[in-house]
Amino acid sequence: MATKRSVGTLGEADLRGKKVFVRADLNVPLDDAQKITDDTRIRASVPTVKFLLEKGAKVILASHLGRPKGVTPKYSLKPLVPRLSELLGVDVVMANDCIGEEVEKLAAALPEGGVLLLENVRFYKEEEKNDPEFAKKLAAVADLYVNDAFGTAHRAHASTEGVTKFLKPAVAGFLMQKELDYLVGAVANPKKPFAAIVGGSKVSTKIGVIESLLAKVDVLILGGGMIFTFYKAQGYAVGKSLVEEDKLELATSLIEKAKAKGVSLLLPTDVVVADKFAADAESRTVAASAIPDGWMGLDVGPDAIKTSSEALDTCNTIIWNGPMGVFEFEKFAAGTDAIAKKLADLTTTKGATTIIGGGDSVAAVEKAGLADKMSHISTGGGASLELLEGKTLPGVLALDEA
Ligand SMILES: Nc1ncnc2c1ncn2[C@@H]1O[C@H](COP(=O)(O)OP(=O)(O)OP(=O)(O)O)[C@@H](O)[C@H]1O
Ligand SMILES: O=C(O)[C@H](O)COP(=O)(O)O
Repeated sequence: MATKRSVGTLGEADLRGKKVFVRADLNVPLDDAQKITDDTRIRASVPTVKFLLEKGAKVILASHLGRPKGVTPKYSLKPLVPRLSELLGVDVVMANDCIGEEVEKLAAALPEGGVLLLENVRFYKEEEKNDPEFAKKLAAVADLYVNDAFGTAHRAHASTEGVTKFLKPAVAGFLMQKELDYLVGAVANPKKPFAAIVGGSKVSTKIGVIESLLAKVDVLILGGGMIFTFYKAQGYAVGKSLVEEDKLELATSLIEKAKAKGVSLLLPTDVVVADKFAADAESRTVAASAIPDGWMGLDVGPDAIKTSSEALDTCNTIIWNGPMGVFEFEKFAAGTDAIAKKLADLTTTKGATTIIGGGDSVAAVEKAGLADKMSHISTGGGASLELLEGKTLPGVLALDEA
């Protein structure tokens, strides 16, 4: 599991007066009133920018927001300025564009310790096309490049990949480095025993992760909607539960692979079933082998929670990706909540390394108010998944070698 060699980082270079192009992932959720509903990614980007400001650099900050098709006011980065200014302790200047004359003027006028936030790079289709001319224009205003946008590192876009061809040195920011340390470093050299918990809706989206982790872990706990494909493959009736009929053979082969590798694979022995997919559904707990006709499994049961908790108690490194059940419905959140509490407890009382791999599992940990108790919470959904699959991220590959 690797994303290549170690990348160059912000060292002791003389940064005073230098214009630094910082690509961050400020793709935060905004409500209808353009209010930020979760500022995690902004806060995560602060240490790198603050470090540069303290060194007397001039920071030109770039990001995408959403998936706009052309210039779309709804996807402007302007609503982020007050929060960024507050967190950085400087008045952030906002440009109306990300390239061009106005940007050049504002960049030239930046004082040491000043920050210029560029407008959404995805307002240009050239960004996602990784257009070299566009990348060159982005690069033109700065002296060096720092990529701290881990959440977008799986995209080979102009501001994450192309720009490095025109701006040297090109190094990783602190957030990028931390994500790689945990999602590559800790996973490649775990304190054993090492457990992975993989949930989420479908086997098909997690095959790569499961296969890759099978080569590393001692314990693999499965949960979420994917378990019903495994049950069906073993000949159980699964009622109306989520099943991927074309993945039955794959499920059997994953069970065999686990056996061959000596990995203890834990499939839940009981499940919480519902009469419909709804928050107010009628529910009951049944054995995994006794799902009634017409019912669907929406969470793991209490026996499964107990068994996985006991297995996790023995582990020193745990990585978690994907919820155990439909945690968005209170009634079916117990399995996911139990894992979140267990990992928080193991981190704080026993010093276990706990890594939450992005996406919905992070949302679940945050909902439970346990985010600050984990060793590492990834700011990347797709990017963390790709890393755990052992893929190389273009945004990382493009950076200078350490
Ligand atoms: N038993 C189940 N039946 C149906 N859906 C389920 C079940 N268990 C969990 N889910 C759903 O799976 C979804 C999360 O699946 P997904 O594969 O996207 O997970 P993730 O890896 O955390 O997310 P991401 O891919 O964004 O990182 C949740 O919305 C949850 O409600
Ligand atoms: O939210 C994310 O996962 C990143 O910001 C990447 O966004 P994208 O999936 O639109 O490229």
